[in-house]
Amino acid sequence: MSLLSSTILVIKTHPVYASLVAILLYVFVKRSIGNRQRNPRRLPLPPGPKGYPLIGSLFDVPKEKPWITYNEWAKTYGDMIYFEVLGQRFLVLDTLERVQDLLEKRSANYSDRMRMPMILELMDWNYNMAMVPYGPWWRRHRRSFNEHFHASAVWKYQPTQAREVRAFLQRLLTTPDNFMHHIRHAFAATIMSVAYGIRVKDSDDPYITNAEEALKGLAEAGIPGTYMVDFIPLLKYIPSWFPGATFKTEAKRWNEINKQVYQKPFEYVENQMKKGAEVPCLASELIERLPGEGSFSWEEERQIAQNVSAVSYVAGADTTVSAVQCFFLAMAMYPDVQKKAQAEIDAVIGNERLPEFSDRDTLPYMNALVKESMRWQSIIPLAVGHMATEDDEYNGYFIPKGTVVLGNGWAILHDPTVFKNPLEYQPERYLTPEGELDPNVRDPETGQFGFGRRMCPGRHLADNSLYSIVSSTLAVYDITPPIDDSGKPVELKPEVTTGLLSYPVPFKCNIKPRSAAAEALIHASITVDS
Ligand code: HEM
Repeated sequence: MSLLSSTILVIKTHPVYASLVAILLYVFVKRSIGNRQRNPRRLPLPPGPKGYPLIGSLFDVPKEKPWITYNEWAKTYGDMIYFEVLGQRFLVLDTLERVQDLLEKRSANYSDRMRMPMILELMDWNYNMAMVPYGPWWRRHRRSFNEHFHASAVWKYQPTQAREVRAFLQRLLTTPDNFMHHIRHAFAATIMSVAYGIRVKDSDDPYITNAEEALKGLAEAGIPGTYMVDFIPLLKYIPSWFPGATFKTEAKRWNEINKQVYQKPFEYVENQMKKGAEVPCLASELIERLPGEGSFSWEEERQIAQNVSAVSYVAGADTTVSAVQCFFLAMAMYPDVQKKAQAEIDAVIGNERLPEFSDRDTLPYMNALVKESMRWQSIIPLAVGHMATEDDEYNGYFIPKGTVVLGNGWAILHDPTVFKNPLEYQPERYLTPEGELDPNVRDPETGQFGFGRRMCPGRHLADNSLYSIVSSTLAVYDITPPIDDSGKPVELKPEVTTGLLSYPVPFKCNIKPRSAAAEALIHASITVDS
């Protein structure tokens, strides 16, 4: 039987598949006609791989570390690369100039998000404003979030950050080999305390386990192309028993976990407050400001308060973890950098106390090291896609509405014309010959935290966290590569994982107190309420 006749047979006997084929064809034809009508000047689309009808560049799009491949493609197509996958349009911007022109100067048009029915409608990630479409609902979340995390608001979290860093130093002393886990725990504990005033358990804490499980689901489903339903939204209506519809069962499980993540801790704070207990945290501040329970806006405002509290965890915990893991890797690979940073701490602070937030301005090398830890391995290398709300024309090209624009943050922070030897970890690149921070060097904030109106609103908290953990760790610990069987240091390599978020591939290193005095300082630094 020929391919054509067997296809016809399948279509005849499986009406659902027939409908799918029909829908795909309808979408394809409608979009082609629409494009022509909306592009009267017949401007070309930006260059990029051509792909095939219907499926587009499905087979060209890299599954592994796409940011590197896009950067390679830029050598052929230029710094704007356009392609389609199953009807979804993508535009990758590979330089800061393009990102600024579109995502920043034209941010009114480039601040929407791709509709991903799997995540938003089936898995219930609607509470995460990072995924919410651009519009009044997103704006209300963003305003509320900013109020608690803008540059001059985050000082109020410093005591919590310092407390969790000290607990982290303690854990390193007891089980240094578990440092990857301790880093993750330190951030989970900090954010749960900031958001809900909850002190989590050292291990198997149900709040953390749920959130981590939910984030696993997001990492899997968050990559466009993983689930067909994102390209054919009507698929969300097929029943879960239907052959091939396992995504419905998976989505249901993640949906239930997600509800636990955003409802449970918030309800805990509400209940504590009803009992008259004080729970100083973000959620209680938001609850206190809610209108009366009988008022018409109460339900919506409560929803926003619940979402904003939860998003600080789901968007904030994992990201900073990756930056700190990169820092440990860098220290084990670059001993001279580590020694210089420690020498600065010893000279400025001495060795009888840990660095404080108030010391920060007196530690230029440490600040340079924090910046380099942010830049060296990108954490969200392609940020989160910004979708064009309307058709646009730029530089002689037509950019159709619905195009998902990806700013290649990795390329921006590894541009060899801006960062010499970009793959090397060199804090010196941010310093003047006199050893002061050089304001003319591109700040890794540009590229690492996304762009325009969607730029990460948690970046000030992240920056404080990173400074606190990095400076305190270096004050009391030496980080060195592991030793192999023949007694030689193992050569470490900066390997990272792929995905929306990128982490260093798990690695080992030796972590030892710098001296007996440093060990005593670690013990002494634990405060009474820790
Ligand atoms: C090193 C740590 C962090 C990195 C690298 C990072 C990076 C990013 C990036 C790339 C985006 C997408 C921006 C865009 O769409 O252009 C983003 C969004 C976001 N981040 Fe962060 N982030 C970090 C830490 C945090 C923290 C600690 C919080 C919360 C306390 C947070 C909260 C958010 C939120 C709420 C959004 C969604 C913004 C929106 O869509 O309007 N992030 N972040």
